Amino acid sequence: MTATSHPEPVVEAAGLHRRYGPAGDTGFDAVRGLDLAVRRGEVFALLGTNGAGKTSTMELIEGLAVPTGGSVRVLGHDPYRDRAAVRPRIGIMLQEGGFPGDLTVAETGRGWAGLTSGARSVDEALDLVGLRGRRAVRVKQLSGGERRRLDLAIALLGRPEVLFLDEPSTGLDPEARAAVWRLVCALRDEGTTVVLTTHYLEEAEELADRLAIMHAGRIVATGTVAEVIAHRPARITFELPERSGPYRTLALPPLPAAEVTADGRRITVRTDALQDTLTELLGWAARHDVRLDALDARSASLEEAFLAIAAEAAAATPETIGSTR
Ligand SMILES: Nc1ncnc2c1ncn2[C@@H]1O[C@H](COP(=O)(O)OP(=O)(O)OP(=O)(O)O)[C@@H](O)[C@H]1O
Repeated sequence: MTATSHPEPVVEAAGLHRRYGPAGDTGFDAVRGLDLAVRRGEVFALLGTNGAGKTSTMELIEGLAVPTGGSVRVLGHDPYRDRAAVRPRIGIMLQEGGFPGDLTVAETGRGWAGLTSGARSVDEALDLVGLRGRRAVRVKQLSGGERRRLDLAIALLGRPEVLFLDEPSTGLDPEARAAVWRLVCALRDEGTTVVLTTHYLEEAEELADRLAIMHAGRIVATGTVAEVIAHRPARITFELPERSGPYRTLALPPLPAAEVTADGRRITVRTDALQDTLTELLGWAARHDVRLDALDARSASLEEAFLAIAAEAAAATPETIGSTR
């Protein structure tokens, strides 16, 4: 099943607001008029700087908190007021599961399975996250990465139609992260809608059908990865030969619509017209018999787009502080 075969939104937010503390100057608006639509069967990633409001937004969508303004619908229901209708159909992996440390992995799973209608077997859920071999271990004895995987197993127990993952691979080693990515793809292929937050841009690049970048409680960019990075300058890097012998008077040609910076012999060219600039540069190199060492040409990455978008958003709202981790 693909996102395009079921295009109707399963998550819809309109003008969503969340305020912490009292109205007036002493309160804090963490979510400030957010519109969002997640389609059935897609993986949607919510990105943003620290404190951008991702978790605050996820909690509203998950029905764990009530908005101070605007509306949110999950599977056609208000997730806070109609939680009895929504909860059985969604799975939530919080940043901290907070399960009692003295219970074993299997006991924790059985406890949650008992509260979940139509639950998978505990062993099946543990298998999905590679934790079956740890079923007899107490939760407090699990590593941080294993705890994240237990959080995910619990979220998967009820075969959710919509799965919410708050930073699912934080603390996982590269192998476990790759396994979680494969699992998310497999769930999507079975028709599960996945909404996740992440600080790992390669995770969003790998998994997300569409994404939104938040800053200071608002969405500042949204679309597919290709749409978000479109119109961001591509980059060409290379090293020029020493300015000696035949290259004594070497100077780069004019490169229209490109910005050139030099760090010694290392040159970086940013351009909105990658093919034209590269053609110009390679023609010049061929005519002058110049070898461009370590030549690399690539479109903007999601990371570059994210950093640029976050910097633009921060410049537009200078009162907010956000790192671009
Ligand atoms: N209970 C609270 N009371 C007051 N302010 C809060 C509370 N919870 C969060 N905030 C503030 O709301 C803003 C958004 O926080 P939130 O946790 O939603 O951001 P985030 O994008 O998930 O951040 P991170 O990437 O660091 O997890 C932050 O400035 C945070 O300090």
